[in-house]
Amino acid sequence: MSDTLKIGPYEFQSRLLLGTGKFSDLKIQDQAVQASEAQVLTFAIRRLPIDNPDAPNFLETVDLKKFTLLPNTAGAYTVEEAVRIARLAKASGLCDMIKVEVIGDPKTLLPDPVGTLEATKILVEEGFIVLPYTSDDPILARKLQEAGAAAVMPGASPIGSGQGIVNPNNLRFIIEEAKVPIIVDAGIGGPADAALAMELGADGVLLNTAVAGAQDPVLMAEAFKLAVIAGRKGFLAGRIPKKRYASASSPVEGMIE
Ligand SMILES: CC(=O)[C@@H](O)[C@H](O)COP(=O)(O)O
Repeated sequence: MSDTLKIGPYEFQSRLLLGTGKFSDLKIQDQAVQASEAQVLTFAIRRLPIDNPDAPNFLETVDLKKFTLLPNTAGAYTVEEAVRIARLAKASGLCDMIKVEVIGDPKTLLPDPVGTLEATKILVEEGFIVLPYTSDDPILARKLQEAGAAAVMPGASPIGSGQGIVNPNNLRFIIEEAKVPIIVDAGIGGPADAALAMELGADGVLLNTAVAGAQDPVLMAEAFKLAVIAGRKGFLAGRIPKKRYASASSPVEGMIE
């Protein structure tokens, strides 16, 4: 039975999405991407060296037939900036999906909830396939879906913090209500965090720092690939409920006295 991740018209075998912002060099990034078996790569439109065609450019190292690009509006602090960057991304013809990021605060890099919702509404109206990066607020996640988001991307914890999932309960509420894929994005520290997100029922995980900043990014990318697969299988298999007390592994009925 196929178990694919469907976002708008797109369908993916892999539920691990990889960010490309923080790799020390493009060769390591390329190897890590291969090891992760991710099919979706996100990148900041603002970081493309548009004004310097000779500068190293990650797009040149990516086999565009093999990967789906998910441009993002990283660096935007206002709705206007995010919308402008999204239009630029669409005009480049790279992809009609856009990861909307409207940051509300430079210290925590937490999203501006009002701006994120507004930018999502505008871009959906303009025909974009919108994936908003949002806080782990269940009400906001619902409103983003109502606004037409193709997937919702709640943060596990602040971007680059590696704190993992700080509020699993909120993620659970979001996932329970979701009618579009929920992709846990930002703050993932290690493979166990990704597995937990998937066990909670998330449809996917997006991360960057945990792989790019690892001592061995390529090995870590493979570890995340396996963690996401394990978490997904664990979710589908249905875990046992937690109990307060022990229950013996060997039933006592029928035992020889
Ligand atoms: C919202 C955002 O920018 C994230 O997608 C980021 O790229 C990944 O977060 P981590 O670096 O914490 O994995």
